[in-house]
Amino acid sequence: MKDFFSKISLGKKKEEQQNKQDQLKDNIEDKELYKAKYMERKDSIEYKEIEEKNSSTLFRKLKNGLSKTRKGITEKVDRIIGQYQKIDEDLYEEIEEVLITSDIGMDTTIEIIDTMREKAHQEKIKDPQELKRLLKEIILSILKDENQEKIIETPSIYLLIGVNGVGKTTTIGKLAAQFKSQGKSVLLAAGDTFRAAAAEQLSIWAERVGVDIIKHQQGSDPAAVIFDAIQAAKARKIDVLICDTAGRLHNKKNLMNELAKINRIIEKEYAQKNRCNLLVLDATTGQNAISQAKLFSEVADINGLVLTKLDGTSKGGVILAIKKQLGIPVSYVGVGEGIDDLQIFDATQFVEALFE
Ligand SMILES: Nc1nc2c(ncn2[C@@H]2O[C@H](COP(=O)(O)OP(=O)(O)OP(=O)(O)O)[C@@H](O)[C@H]2O)c(=O)[nH]1
Repeated sequence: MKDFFSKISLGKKKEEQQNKQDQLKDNIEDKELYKAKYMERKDSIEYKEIEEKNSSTLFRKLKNGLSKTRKGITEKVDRIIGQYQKIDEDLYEEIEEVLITSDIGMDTTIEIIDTMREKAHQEKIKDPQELKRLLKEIILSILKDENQEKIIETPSIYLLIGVNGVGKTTTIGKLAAQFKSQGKSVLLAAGDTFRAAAAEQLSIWAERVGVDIIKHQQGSDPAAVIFDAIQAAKARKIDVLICDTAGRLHNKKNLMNELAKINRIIEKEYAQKNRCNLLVLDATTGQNAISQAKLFSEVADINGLVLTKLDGTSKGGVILAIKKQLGIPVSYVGVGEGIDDLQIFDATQFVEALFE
């Protein structure tokens, strides 16, 4: 009898193992199939239709996410312009006030208004409604970044930097989901060993997205986590490794040392790989985000910014101040808490969504 039950349990185990192997095989086949389909169909009408549908969904999400900022900037400017029959200094002053109160910042606002005045003069514009078109053009020229268009390949290693609470963990989860949906293999590294719940939160995201995570105990050396994660990424031939870091700005020297050590390890262990340091900033913190960006760029090379929680603020104009004052390209914008609410920043789409 005992023999009979142990045979059944052995059979079950075998079946479970087989199922797991089949599942793994399916995943690999799915991924390969996806890649093949993606490459094959890139020029087909069907593929283009799917792409169009996706981009209109993305645009709608962006537009929804920017609705507070649109109310705070464009709709206010619209109302003001509607009250004027001709362009005069009072009109410029009123527009200036709107821009300043939406966190675009004094210097950037003055520059925008000066350019607007100059362009209106050059183009001999008389109709106040035309100023809206000029504002749109000027904002686009500030946000457009030639460097950004040159980024064609996905970096193999991302280091996410930023203070606690700005949305780093969520951004890592969203990024992982995006890369995974493109058929890339992803690994996460819990480099924030300082805060107790950081690795736990990241593990929840890893599970949600269905990717692996490398983590150590709280208080351990973050550089050691990154080292182990790189070794695992090499062994498993991972396409994208995304690393979290602790954002202790109050201790600038420690932060600088920690990031420098992590950088040394990446340079040594992952030298041939394409890398990207992303600074995550919370748009709802307005001018505070700018001071954070200034401080972080003193301690690390920042390749791009992620501006989160744009959906939660009417002061999304801070994106202009950041771009103008820091010159660092905005790589991604967060327009919601959902897994697919992180978008690659596209200046033209952003401005269209703001002015539509
Ligand atoms: N509305 C909105 N909420 C966001 C966005 N990005 C992140 N959040 C929320 O912001 C909060 C903080 O996000 P986390 O990812 O935990 O922030 P963190 O920087 O990792 O912070 P710590 O984990 O405390 O270090 C969470 O409630 C997120 O859901 C966004 O784009 N829009």
